[in-house]
Amino acid sequence: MPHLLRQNMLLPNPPTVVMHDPRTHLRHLPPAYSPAQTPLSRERDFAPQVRYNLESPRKPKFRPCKVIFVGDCAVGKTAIVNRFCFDKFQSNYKATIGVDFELINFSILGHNYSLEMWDTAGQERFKCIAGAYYRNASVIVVTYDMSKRDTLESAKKWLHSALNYNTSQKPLIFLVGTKADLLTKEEFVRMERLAGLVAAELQAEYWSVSARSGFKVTEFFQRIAGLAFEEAVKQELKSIKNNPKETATQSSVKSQTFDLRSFFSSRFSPQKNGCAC
Ligand SMILES: Nc1nc2c(ncn2[C@@H]2O[C@H](COP(=O)(O)OP(=O)(O)OP(=O)(O)O)[C@@H](O)[C@H]2O)c(=O)[nH]1
Repeated sequence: MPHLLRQNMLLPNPPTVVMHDPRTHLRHLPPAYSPAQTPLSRERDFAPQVRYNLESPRKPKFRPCKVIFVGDCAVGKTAIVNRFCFDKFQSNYKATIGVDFELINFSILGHNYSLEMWDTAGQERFKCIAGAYYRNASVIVVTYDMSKRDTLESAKKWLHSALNYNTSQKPLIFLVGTKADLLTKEEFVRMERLAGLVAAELQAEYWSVSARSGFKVTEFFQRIAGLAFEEAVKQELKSIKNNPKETATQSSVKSQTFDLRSFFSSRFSPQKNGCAC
């Protein structure tokens, strides 16, 4: 997959880099799903001070942005990550054991920027270890299944648990409805209306997507990357203002390299088929 790097902790693949992939090469802030409704940014493009800062000769290095996907089991968290990262869709349900992890490299306004995607398990039996991978999230994606209304009702609970581990910073929050392909037009409109109310309550930006058809998946990930990048630049500007001697290089952090797969496999026996939550 061009310009995308799969971060498999046991068997890392060598990165393949192709410049100017339109999916990961961003020059403008991608628009919100519903620009009239988003609480995250009313700007139509990157803020002028962000562009100005990036034009300076100093090349800031940004730490990878941690994005966590939470939501009931089998709502389609893994499916949307796989659709974007590998352009593939699997109709067989295979429960996530603990957590899966992918790293995606973007080029935004000429700067490298990565999203760490933490696709967490929705099954009840993994909840006790949630804190291990919810912490320090810059973006929380609360996912629900548009064809199952009860999964929308759980959204508040999932966000609450994720925020409990992220009290020191204010993450960007998205509410995402999946499996849009399973609904009739009328059902789709009805569900979006309901979900819009929940999103407003959660202070989240709302998106409807389908991993099966690919509907709005690319636009959604581009939006996450664009907004998170802008936030990272603003944070950097703030820290330079507060602490002029500190350089961007000092504040950059290398991506995490601990072996999550063996951590989980040593604690949980894999349960492959069927949703046990
Ligand atoms: N029709 C349709 N099915 C989907 C879509 N996305 C996911 N599915 C199916 O829904 C099931 C669950 O998808 P997953 O992505 O594994 O769900 P998950 O939220 O990661 O589940 P956990 O790992 O248990 O938390 C699978 O059978 C997928 O094929 C979609 O957009 N459309």
